[in-house]
Amino acid sequence: MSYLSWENLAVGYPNKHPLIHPFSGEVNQPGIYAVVGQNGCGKSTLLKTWLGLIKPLRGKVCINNMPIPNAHDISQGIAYVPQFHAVNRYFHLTVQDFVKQGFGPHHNLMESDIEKILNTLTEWQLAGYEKRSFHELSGGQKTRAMIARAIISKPKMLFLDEPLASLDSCCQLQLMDTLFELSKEKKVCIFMIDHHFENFESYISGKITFTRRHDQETSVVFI
Ligand SMILES: Nc1ncnc2c1ncn2[C@@H]1O[C@H](COP(=O)(O)OP(=O)(O)OP(=O)(O)O)[C@@H](O)[C@H]1O
Repeated sequence: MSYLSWENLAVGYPNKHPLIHPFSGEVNQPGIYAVVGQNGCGKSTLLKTWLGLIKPLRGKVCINNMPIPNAHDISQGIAYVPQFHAVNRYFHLTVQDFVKQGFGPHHNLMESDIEKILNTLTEWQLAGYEKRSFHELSGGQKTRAMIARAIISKPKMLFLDEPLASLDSCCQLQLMDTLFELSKEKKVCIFMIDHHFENFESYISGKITFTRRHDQETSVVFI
C-alpha cells in the first residue's frame, strides 16, 4: 500500500522560482519520516503541498494512490500539527473544544468521548486547562493541545511541523515514544519536520533531506 507518493514535484509560491529541484519519492511503509534542512529551504512548503494545502508548481502528489485535487477530499484519516504560531491567535475555542475537533464535525459526542478528551489532556500535561481559551496557552502547551487533537482523530497519516522545538525534553521524549508506538502498533505513517532529531535517530525510518549549495537550486533527497 502506498501511503504517499510524489512525482517530479517542485514546490513554491505563484510567480516565484520553485524552492526545490523537482524530485520523486514514495512511502509505502508505516514509520517516522524526518524532513530536515536549513531554515527557509522549503520544508513547511513541501509538507503543505503533500497535504494539498498548496498547489504543486510542478508534478503531482498521491495519497493512498489517489491524486490530491483538494484538501477536503483527503482529510479523512489525515492529521496535521502545524507550528503553534501558525494557528490564528484570535482562536477563541476552549482547549476542550479544540481537542474535540479531532473527532470530526459529524461525530455524535458521547460521555466516553469527553472522558477520552480529559484523559488525553492529562496525558499531555494539560489537566485543568480544558476550559481555558486555546489562545491563552503557551507555545509548548498549544503544541501539546494540537498533538492531543491529532492523536484523538486516530489518523492513518500524521504530518507534524517542528513540534519538538516548542517542547521540553520530557515532552519531546513522550512525543517520540508515542509516535513510534503509533507507527509500530497502528501502522501510522508519520512525516515530521524538525531540527532536533539528534537524540532520536533510532526512531527514524527514513529522511527527506534538503541541501542548499551556494548559488544553486536546493536539492532534496529521500533515503
Ligand atoms: N505564503 C508565502 N508566499 C511566498 N513565499 C513564502 C510563503 N511562505 C513561505 N514563503 C517563503 O518560502 C521559503 C520557504 O519557506 P518554508 O516555511 O517552507 O521554509 P522552512 O524550510 O520550513 O523553514 P524553517 O525551518 O525556518 O521553518 C522562505 O523563503 C519563505 O520566505
